[in-house]
Amino acid sequence: MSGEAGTFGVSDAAACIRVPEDSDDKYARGVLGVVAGSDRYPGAAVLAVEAALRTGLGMVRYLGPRRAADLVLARRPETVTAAGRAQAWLIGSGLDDSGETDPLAEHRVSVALEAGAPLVLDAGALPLARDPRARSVPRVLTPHAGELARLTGVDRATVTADPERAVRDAAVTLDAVVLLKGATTRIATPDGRMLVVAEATPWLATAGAGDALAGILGALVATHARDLALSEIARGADHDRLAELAAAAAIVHGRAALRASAGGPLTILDLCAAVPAVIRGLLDGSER
Ligand SMILES: NC(=O)C1=CN([C@@H]2O[C@H](COP(=O)(O)OP(=O)(O)OC[C@H]3O[C@@H](n4cnc5c(N)ncnc54)[C@H](OP(=O)(O)O)[C@@H]3O)[C@@H](O)[C@H]2O)[C@@H](O)CC1
Ligand SMILES: Nc1ncnc2c1ncn2[C@@H]1O[C@H](COP(=O)(O)OP(=O)(O)O)[C@@H](O)[C@H]1O
Repeated sequence: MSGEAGTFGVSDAAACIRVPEDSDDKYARGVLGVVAGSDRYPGAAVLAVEAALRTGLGMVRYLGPRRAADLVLARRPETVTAAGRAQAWLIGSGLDDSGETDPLAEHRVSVALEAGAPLVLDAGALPLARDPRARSVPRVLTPHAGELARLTGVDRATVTADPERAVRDAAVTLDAVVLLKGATTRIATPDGRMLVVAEATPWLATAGAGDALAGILGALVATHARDLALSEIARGADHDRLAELAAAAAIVHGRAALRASAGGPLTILDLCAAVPAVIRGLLDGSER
């Protein structure tokens, strides 16, 4: 891991893990609301929720269509599918991108957008970065190169030719923290800070890897939501903190992939299963 000044490493990632205290209950630890999955992509909901729970947080509140919710519950019965409050919301992984309108899906997105909590916007929710309801809260976007190109109106080749510039420009234009996925993950803030994570494995280039990253990041944001000031004055500090959480998520994700791969193929549920050991390793110093 190297940032612009080479200052963000595994010990910084460890500092992004909030260890529960005796005084905590599940709400104090942080609830992540997840609006993800659709009849078209139900598996993305399962992967995002699984990754969030493996990262450690008080609760996941999942809002989605019946089939996706049933699959999430079958995999993770600890998920709560009733409406209610959350300390952060992840929106977008596996939302239907067919262009058909679904009033129920739109309602679920509105609930999350209007909650006034920090947002992780992924996949189908990336265009919501321009929605006035999202502009008033700290938010982090997690596009891959194709998504960043669509979002900013440039072609994909332009993004891949100079990804650092593309992600920097997007962060400024969208006034959001932007994490650009790829073999190297780059995170930019609107104030020009750049963090770079390059320690995953090409075995990670497999469907659902991004959904897991979104879940890991969502959990880190939810467990740190109370550190975010959510005010105009503290905007720069919130962006810095979100960028650090995003870099930590990329480290946890990449290292979990390396463990799951061990030099061979991996599935995303294997990656998720490796996340707790990575986090334990960050906390006890054995993950270097
Ligand atoms: N388990 C789940 O539920 C999963 C759900 N997922 C969810 O799916 C959603 C969409 O995410 P995404 O990244 O795939 O979408 P996107 O950027 O629009 O890319 C489409 C581009 O790919 C191209 N393309 C397609 N096939 C190709 C081929 N064989 N060979 C080469 N190119 C090919 C295609 O090109 P075209 O066919 O149009 O020429 C187009 O340009 C998102 O919500 C995500 O969360 C995923 O995370 C996976 C696991
Ligand atoms: N060649 C690679 N080497 C390392 N990591 C990769 C590579 N290709 C993709 N990744 C990582 O895998 C994930 C892919 O995310 P994404 O493209 O959104 O996949 P999906 O939409 O299938 O979930 C990202 O975290 C990205 O950084």
